[in-house]
Amino acid sequence: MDIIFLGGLEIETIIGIYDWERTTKQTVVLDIEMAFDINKAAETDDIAFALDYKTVSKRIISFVESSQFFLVEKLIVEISNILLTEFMISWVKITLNKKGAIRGASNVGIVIERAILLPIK
Ligand SMILES: Nc1nc2c(c(=O)[nH]1)N=C([C@H](O)[C@@H](O)CO)CN2
Repeated sequence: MDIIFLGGLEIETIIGIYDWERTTKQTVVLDIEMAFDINKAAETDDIAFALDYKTVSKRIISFVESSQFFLVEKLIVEISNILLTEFMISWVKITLNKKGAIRGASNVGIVIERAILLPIK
């Protein structure tokens, strides 16, 4: 399995359950790993057959910047749904770091893995 990754993607968004978090944007940092067969892109040297990580990053930045969720659980699952349904990705691993959410902790967040389930024939 080939993996295309996008690491340390910092995005400002409204996220959180407390009153001040509903009006003050905070930074979330995403690390994303996406399973994608790179062979056709390698054979052809043509971006048309590649998973264009620029396109992926623009879609995710746009979505997260305009979102206003309460929980990081909701945000990370919505991101995984976009990746699995809009791009030819069969598996994704996402780490969402809500830096600074906990005093004394440098990192806090969630890691999920999601896959497209194929029917057994
Ligand atoms: N499991 C979660 N716990 C907490 C969340 C969350 O999104 N998922 N959020 C908060 C607050 O918004 C926090 O980030 C502020 O410090 C608390 N716990």
